[in-house]
Amino acid sequence: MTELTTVIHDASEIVVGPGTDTPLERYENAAIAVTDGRVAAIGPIEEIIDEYPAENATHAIDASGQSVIPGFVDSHTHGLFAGDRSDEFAAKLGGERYQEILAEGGGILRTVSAVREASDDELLANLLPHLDTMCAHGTTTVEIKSGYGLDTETELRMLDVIRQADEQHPIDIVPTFMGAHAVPEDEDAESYTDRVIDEQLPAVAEQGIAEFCDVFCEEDVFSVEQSRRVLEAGMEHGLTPKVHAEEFVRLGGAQLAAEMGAASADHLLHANADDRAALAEAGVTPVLLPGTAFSLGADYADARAFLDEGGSVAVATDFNPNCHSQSMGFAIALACVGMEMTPAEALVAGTHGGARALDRAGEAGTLREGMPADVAIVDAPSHIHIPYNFGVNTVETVLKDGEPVHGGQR
Ligand SMILES: N=CN[C@@H](CCC(=O)O)C(=O)O
Ligand SMILES: [Zn+2]
Repeated sequence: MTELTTVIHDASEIVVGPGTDTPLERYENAAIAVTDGRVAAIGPIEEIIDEYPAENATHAIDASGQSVIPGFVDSHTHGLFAGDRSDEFAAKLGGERYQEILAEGGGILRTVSAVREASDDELLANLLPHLDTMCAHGTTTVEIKSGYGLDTETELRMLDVIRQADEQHPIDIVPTFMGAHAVPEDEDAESYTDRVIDEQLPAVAEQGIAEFCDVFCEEDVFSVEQSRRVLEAGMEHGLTPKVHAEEFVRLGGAQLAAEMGAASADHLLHANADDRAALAEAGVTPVLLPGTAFSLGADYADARAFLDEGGSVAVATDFNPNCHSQSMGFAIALACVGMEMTPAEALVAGTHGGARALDRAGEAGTLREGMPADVAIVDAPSHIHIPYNFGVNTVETVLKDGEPVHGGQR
C-alpha cells in the first residue's frame, strides 16, 4: 500500500529545478506530497492539498514563510581526512603558495601521513560529524574522494570508511577513487602512476567500492599523459573518469576530460574558450569550486563565460583541509558574488548541476514527480536568501527520501 510519507504545505516557494525557458522552475504558495519517499505531486497548494491532505501524512510540515528546495548535491569533496592544516591557511595568508607547501611535503602529503596513522574507527569518527554539518546545511548527496592514502592499503581503507559512513548516515555518499591525487614523497610521478594502475586500481575494482576515478592533472603533479593512463585504466575497471583540471596552470586536463567523455572536469580556474567549447561539445559537466579560489586568494573560474556560451555548470564545496567549508550555501554565495552567477543559476548548479556531475540527474537534484524527496527547507521566503544571507545557515529542515533527517517540524 502506498504510504503518504510527507506533505509540506503553505510554502512561500517550492523550487522544482531548472526550467525549460527560465533558469529556475518554481511555484509560489505551494505544496509537495511525498509517497513512499518520492515526490508524488508538487505545485500550487490548491492543486495538491485536496488529493493529499496534510493530516493523512506521517510528517506534515507547515512551511509558511519558507522556501523549499531540492537537497544540495555536493559533487566534489575530499571530506575524509585526518589532522589539522589550519596553520597552512595562516601561512598562505602570509604569502606562501599552495604548490610550495606541497613541494615541501606539506599540504596533501601532510594529510596523507595523518590518514596513514589513523585507524579506520578514527577516520570514521572524523567523517561522520562532517556529514552531520553538511546535512544541517542542506546537502543530501555528497561525493567523497579517496586520495590521502597513496598506497593500496590506505586507499582501500579510505574507500571502506566511506562505504561504512554511507551505510550509517542518511546522506547519500558517492565514492571516488583518487590514488592519483599526489606523488608520494619517495617516488617519481611516472613510477607512481604505474603503481596506481597496476596495484591500486585492480584492488579497488575487485572490492567494488568506487564509482569514479579522479586524477590531479596539474603541473608538478600528474601530466596529461600520466592522467590519461590512469583514467583509461580506471575505465577498463568500470570507473567513470573525472579530472582535476586547470587549477593552477592550464595544462590540458579539460581537453583530456572532453576526449575521455569524463563525467566532470573540476576547478577550471585557468580554462579558456577552447576548453569550454570542448567540454560542452563532449557533454562533460564543469564543476566550479569557488570556495577553493576564496581560500587560496585566487581568481575565480569564469562561470559567466561557461553559462553565456550556452553550457551549464555545477557548483560544489571542495571541502578538504585546504578549503575547510562544508557549506553549499556559502559556495552558492561565493558563486554569486565572486563568479557573477545569479542566485537561481547558482542554486541549480548546486543541485541539478551536481547531480549531472555525478551521473545522477535522474535521481537527485530536482523535485519533479517520481524523484526521491530529498529536500532542504530554507527559513526565508525565497532561495535568494541563501546567498543574500551569506555566512549564515539558512536551512532549517532537511528531508531524505521524504523522512526528516535534520531539524524539526513547526
Ligand atoms: N587540488 C587538489 N586537491 C584538492 C586539495 C586537497 C588538499 O589540499 O588536501 C582540491 O581539489 O582542492
Ligand atoms: Zn579536489
